[in-house]
Amino acid sequence: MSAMPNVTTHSFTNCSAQAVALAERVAAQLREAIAARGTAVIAVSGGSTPKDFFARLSREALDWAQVTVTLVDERWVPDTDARSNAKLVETTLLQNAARAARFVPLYTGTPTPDAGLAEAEARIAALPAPFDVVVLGMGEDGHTASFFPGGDRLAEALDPQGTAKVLPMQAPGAGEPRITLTLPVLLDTRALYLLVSGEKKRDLLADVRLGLADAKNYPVRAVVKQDRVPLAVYWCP
Ligand SMILES: O=C1O[C@H](COP(=O)(O)O)[C@@H](O)[C@H](O)[C@H]1O
Repeated sequence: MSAMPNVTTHSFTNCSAQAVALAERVAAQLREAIAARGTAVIAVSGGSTPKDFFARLSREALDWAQVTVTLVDERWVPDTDARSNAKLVETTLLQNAARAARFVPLYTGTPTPDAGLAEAEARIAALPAPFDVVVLGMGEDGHTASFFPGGDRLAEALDPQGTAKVLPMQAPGAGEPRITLTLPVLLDTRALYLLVSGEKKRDLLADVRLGLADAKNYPVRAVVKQDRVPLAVYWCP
């Protein structure tokens, strides 16, 4: 991937090494946050990619009782559902030493994200800002968080001046209805990571960074082409 001033890329020859390196980096930042302010807040992605990273991070020695974990987005399903991002976090990250952390989910149990929006917004508004760490993922369609191509509220979610912290999202490629933190909230962080694997995602990111025409429709562009906070991409094959 080519160089852009706001983006650094860390490439690894295998995904275990990627998970270890990111877990060590994030743990150090959580420790620094606790030392400086007494608490730390981290927002993480779901999907399949972060599993190994979560497992490694859960074993890091730090004062997890002072850490709040939340999600960058959620599929609107109960946390017993295999597709639930909360379920992933609960079963992989909130284990071992990290069992002591506080978890703030986005799913509220209402039938729709619209019905749960006020509660989810209140939960995020109650967290300290800026976040200490945000770890994003990315789909092969160029979505990040639940910023999906063709999303019904995509423009609103990506509006740098938008005031909503959380928005519902529906899109053809999203499966179930979603809820997502908005771009201004995700960029209001001391450290921002994009955890990705595979050649297709690497090539997609390269297209975004080169500004190729097709890449204009990839929502991940909003976190790559911004100058609010440096982005560190962690990539493995
Ligand atoms: O649906 C989602 O997908 C993305 C990417 O997931 P992956 O399985 O390709 O790693 C994820 O970042 C997001 O949190 C999730 O809701």
